[in-house]
Amino acid sequence: MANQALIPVVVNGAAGKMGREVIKAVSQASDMTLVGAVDHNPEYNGKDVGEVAGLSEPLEIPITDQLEPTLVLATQERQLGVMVDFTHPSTVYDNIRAAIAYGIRPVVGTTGLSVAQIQDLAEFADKASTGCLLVPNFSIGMVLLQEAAVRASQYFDHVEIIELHHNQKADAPSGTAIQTAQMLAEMGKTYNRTTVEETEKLPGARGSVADEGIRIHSVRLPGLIAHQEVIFGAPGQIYTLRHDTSDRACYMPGVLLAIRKVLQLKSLVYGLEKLL
Ligand SMILES: NC(=O)C1=CN([C@@H]2O[C@H](COP(=O)(O)OP(=O)(O)OC[C@H]3O[C@@H](n4cnc5c(N)ncnc54)[C@H](OP(=O)(O)O)[C@@H]3O)[C@@H](O)[C@H]2O)C=CC1
Ligand SMILES: O=C(O)C1=N[C@H](C(=O)O)C[C@H](O)C1
Repeated sequence: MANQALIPVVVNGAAGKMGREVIKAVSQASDMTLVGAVDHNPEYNGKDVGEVAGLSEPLEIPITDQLEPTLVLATQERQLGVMVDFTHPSTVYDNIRAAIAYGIRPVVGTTGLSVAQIQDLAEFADKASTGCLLVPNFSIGMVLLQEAAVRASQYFDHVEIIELHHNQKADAPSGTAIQTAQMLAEMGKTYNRTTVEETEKLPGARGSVADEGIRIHSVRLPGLIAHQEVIFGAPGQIYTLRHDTSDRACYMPGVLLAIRKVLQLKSLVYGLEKLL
């Protein structure tokens, strides 16, 4: 492939658990070129991102803590650029706005954005006619689980979601659990109508209540990566859908697909399922 056809990619959060996987995946993709790696962890500032990601060869790209100058680098390429963001809920909103302001397409895995923030970003992307992808979960297994859950919701009126993650996770509930509950809520029914008066002897014992009565429970433990159960109940039966990750490589086909697809968009799109 001729050099000018390569998609320039900036990875934000490059030294993190997901960022390192993205560095490996992008550097091995024949239609992409890594132009910058950003991370605010001072331990990695100036270090070669290939070495930090565990590649056998350096990529000759030092990690910087300066996002905007790195976005500018991506604007100097002949192809439209993409920023992949796996950082932190506290910074992702500003990162997305900065990328759009520079005409760089955001592909965002970072969770924890509020509904109001997503709405605001959608308007911003719309006005700039710039594609932006927000994907709470890049694994195909989760897309399939969510599809099955939506189908099951036609037949079950009771459902609870349990999400289980490593204990370094900043936000709860997970973005995936929130999205799953939204999908079930959009089916236009109210779930979990109670037949008895419940008392929580310890606040939170019954989890949090999302739209349409759907309950979400969050577990955080070392030893976990990312897992989700959607449990449907009806008299005499339980239907359980479960997804487990054992390696963050599971997200990479979805991330690469999103990088390719975001270039064709002119507005904000939420969810990997919209790309399949
Ligand atoms: N959509 C999906 O499929 C998935 C989404 N995620 C989400 O992605 C996000 C990142 O997850 P994960 O990789 O596990 O987290 P990590 O903490 O391992 O990595 C995040 C990295 O970003 C850095 N960082 C934090 N703030 C900034 C900033 N302002 N600018 C630049 N870098 C910053 C962190 O530095 P420091 O350590 O110093 O804070 C860290 O190196 C989370 O929101 C998580 O929920 C995770 C897996 C899959
Ligand atoms: O923090 C994580 O690890 C994950 N976060 C995303 C979420 O909040 O849904 C996706 C996946 O669950 C892994």
